Amino acid sequence: MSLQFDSFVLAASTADLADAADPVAREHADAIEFRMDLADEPLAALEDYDGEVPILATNRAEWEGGEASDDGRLEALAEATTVDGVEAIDVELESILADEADELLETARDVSIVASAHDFEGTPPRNELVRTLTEAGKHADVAKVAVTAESKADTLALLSATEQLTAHGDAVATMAMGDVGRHTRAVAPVYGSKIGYAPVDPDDATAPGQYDLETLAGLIGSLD
Ligand SMILES: O=C1C[C@@](O)(C(=O)O)C[C@@H](O)[C@@H]1O
Repeated sequence: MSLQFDSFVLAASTADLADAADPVAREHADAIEFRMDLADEPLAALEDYDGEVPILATNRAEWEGGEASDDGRLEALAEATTVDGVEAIDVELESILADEADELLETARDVSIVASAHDFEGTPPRNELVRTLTEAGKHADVAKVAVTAESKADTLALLSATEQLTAHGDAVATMAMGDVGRHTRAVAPVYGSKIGYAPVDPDDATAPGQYDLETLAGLIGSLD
């Protein structure tokens, strides 16, 4: 089965699949983003998973803000796609463009693909955001960029790019990390962003500036 992104998907981000059974996740999460790179025995945890909420598996590389070394990283992700509950995977656009993910993408034909690019330093100009999202969309079901907004203008560039791609019919997911762009997590879905990420417990954030799941669900719900 593959996770569909034709409407907004709120993902509970976690290194611990036990979070899927948490009442807040049960109420609000459409998916669990399992951060394999932050987990101790990710493949064993996936094998044991018997929850009903579909999993979006991420094995974030060290060079993209995660904790997975490149040794066996994409192979572990490929293995994750053979587990029943895994319905989508996140693959770094850079790995795809370097032709390192060809085998993974071949193995992962039955699950949805999110191609992602992160900027922990700042926000590229609007035209570059559009270019990156367009490129990512050629290789995936959802094109994702997470940037670090340093100004309100940065957040507007991100939202504007989100709107443009969405109006064009592309599925994109966008968010600004950090404090300045925090509100984009609530607002980007209004402009078409298809995925939101939030930890069940605010202390377990997987990126700077995340709201906890209950708060983000409430904010997004109130803007519906
Ligand atoms: O890429 C993303 C988005 C994210 O970085 C965020 O800003 O919410 C959180 C990560 O867990 C996820 O893989």
